[in-house]
Amino acid sequence: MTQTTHYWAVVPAAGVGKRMQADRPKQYLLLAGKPVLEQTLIRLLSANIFSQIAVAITPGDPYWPELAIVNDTRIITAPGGTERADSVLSGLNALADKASDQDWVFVHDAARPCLTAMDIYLLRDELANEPVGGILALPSHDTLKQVDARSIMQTIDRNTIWRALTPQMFRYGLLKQALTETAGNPAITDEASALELLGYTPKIVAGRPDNIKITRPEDLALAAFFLEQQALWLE
Ligand SMILES: Nc1ccn([C@@H]2O[C@H](COP(=O)(O)OP(=O)(O)OP(=O)(O)O)[C@@H](O)[C@H]2O)c(=O)n1
Ligand SMILES: C[C@](O)(CO)[C@H](O)COP(=O)(O)O
Repeated sequence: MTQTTHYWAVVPAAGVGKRMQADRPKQYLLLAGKPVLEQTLIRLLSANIFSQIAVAITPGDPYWPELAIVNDTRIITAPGGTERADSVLSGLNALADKASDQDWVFVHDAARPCLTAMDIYLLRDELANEPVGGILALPSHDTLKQVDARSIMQTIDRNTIWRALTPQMFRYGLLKQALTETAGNPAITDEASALELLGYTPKIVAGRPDNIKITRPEDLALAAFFLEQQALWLE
């Protein structure tokens, strides 16, 4: 008898947004009339594949209870951690009583509100038969330079360099093991790097270039533009 595959999501949303230089964590800045985090959760829910979404928020976060979406029964919260990886592991632990090791978990940054359901389905379908999983990523269209103290050391073959995005989709048990074993390692800035450290080779799936991460002040206007553009073809 074939086992039903369940899909779960973890949304790390416990950052402070230092680089954004705003009066509140960037996931709570308004974007097209809603907080960034709410836009992101609306996108994830719109795919209609996740049994539950665990959002890692800072303990005592005063902004979270204000979101209109907090009462959606598909959403639970988990206490965020010191680093992004800690927050993700906390989200995984919050799903421990429901998720099976072979289930898929999508980890998606709260700060990436322009994700489309199409890219969620693309990642799901491209990796459906993979034993480990993989990530959405973007190829490099510019010439790439390796630099040391503002001096060019060499030009890197751009065909071997991709920029990691999220969601990153991995088997629940494997990801939980990898993040547990690599906890505290500052080199772990995404889920794939934890799997790589354990010797696995996650897959790359080319995603949409408008799936940007809101990091610096200028990114908010760009995200608003992308949401407007997406609304035109989603109509
Ligand atoms: N301890 C942390 C750090 C980050 N994040 C989340 O991880 C995502 C990507 O991290 P990043 O863009 O670096 O967000 P911040 O850490 O908030 O940004 P900064 O480095 O500028 O402070 C964000 O949705 C952020 O909320 C998290 O859940 N827990
Ligand atoms: C996970 C990620 O968005 C992939 O590009 C990125 O590593 C997050 O990095 P940050 O420094 O925590 O924003």
